[in-house]
Amino acid sequence: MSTVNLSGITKKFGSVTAVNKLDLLINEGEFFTFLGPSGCGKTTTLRMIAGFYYPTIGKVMFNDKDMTTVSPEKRNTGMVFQNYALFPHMTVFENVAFGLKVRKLSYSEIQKRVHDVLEKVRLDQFIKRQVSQLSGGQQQRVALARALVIEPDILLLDEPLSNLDARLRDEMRNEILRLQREYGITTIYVTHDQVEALSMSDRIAVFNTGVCQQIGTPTEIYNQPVNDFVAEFIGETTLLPVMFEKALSNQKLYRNNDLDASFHVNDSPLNIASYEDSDELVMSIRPEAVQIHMNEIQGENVLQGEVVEVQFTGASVHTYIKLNNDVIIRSTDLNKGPSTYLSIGQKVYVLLPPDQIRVIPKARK
Ligand SMILES: Nc1ncnc2c1ncn2[C@@H]1O[C@H](COP(=O)(O)OP(=O)(O)OP(=O)(O)O)[C@@H](O)[C@H]1O
Repeated sequence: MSTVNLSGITKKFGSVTAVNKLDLLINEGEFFTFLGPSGCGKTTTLRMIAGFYYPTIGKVMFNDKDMTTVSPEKRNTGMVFQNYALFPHMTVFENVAFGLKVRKLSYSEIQKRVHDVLEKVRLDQFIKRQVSQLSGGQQQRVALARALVIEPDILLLDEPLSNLDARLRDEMRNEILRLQREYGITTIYVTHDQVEALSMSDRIAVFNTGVCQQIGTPTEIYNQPVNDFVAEFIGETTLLPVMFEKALSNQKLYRNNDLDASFHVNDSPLNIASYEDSDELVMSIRPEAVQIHMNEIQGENVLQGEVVEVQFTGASVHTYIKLNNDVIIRSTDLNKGPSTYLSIGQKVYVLLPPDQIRVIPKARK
């Protein structure tokens, strides 16, 4: 087990800056995820940790050892690639044993370790099978076994589930978590899938165009996004540009011109900063916080609208409501709530609870 400390990491490919001034400390035994859209620098960062790339500027440390320019085979990391990178015509045993043979372990030690790890990933009955004759999920397990068998200090997983169908992804998600907990191994996981990131990670780093936007636990990232990019990338949200209007006793008032309305926003620990002078502000409201009422209600933050779309998804119902000036807001309700009975064209009242609105700055470009 090991900590991973990246300090001041920049990686350039010619004129492209793939990763820009990244500082990151990953704790021992932590499940840490790099999340972001395609091309944002996740894989490049992972590869610098594995040693396949060296940073242009900055330092990579494992515990207190400087690994910045140490070659990959001397880092004791286990890596699982998106396409698994297995040897298709070799057996499961030969694939998993490969790294141990390179390390020149005795045959009896290799046999023991391969059997043990295949039992852990529940593939022991396939030990003699050629990899090309396995299903996608089984191949994924071989790739995991091959990474774990060398007893790495750090496990690196690059979009390991992206080639699997939805049901198998769920199953393998649980499988990876179970193994990670059993081995207690520091794990770095790359994905562009927010559900995977939220459900698996101890902490997440959200990347955009080579810059780390926010580091936090899944609940911190979801409930306290630092800017509009993070709010929109993690989960669903409606974003409305606002301007600070005035401070009240425990609230602030923000104005949105499209809706020709002012919104009361609670001063709460979740509204982590107070923005008064910036004109680059947005308010973010999650669909599960948007309340729909069929009859007029009194109070703050109530808007009139018309239902334009109702989508039933089983456990929940998504309703899209058109407000002033064609602004659309989304509401998500459990399949028992009021939106279950709404139909397109219906006039409704929408309430945005003041304690559920986050006011955040726009991400710097
Ligand atoms: N070997 C390379 N040579 C030149 N440019 C590269 C190289 N590798 C990555 N890049 C560029 O660096 C940027 C970051 O790429 P990277 O692969 O790290 O992104 P990513 O977030 O992992 O994306 P994806 O999810 O699509 O794999 C991209 O603009 C990419 O085109």
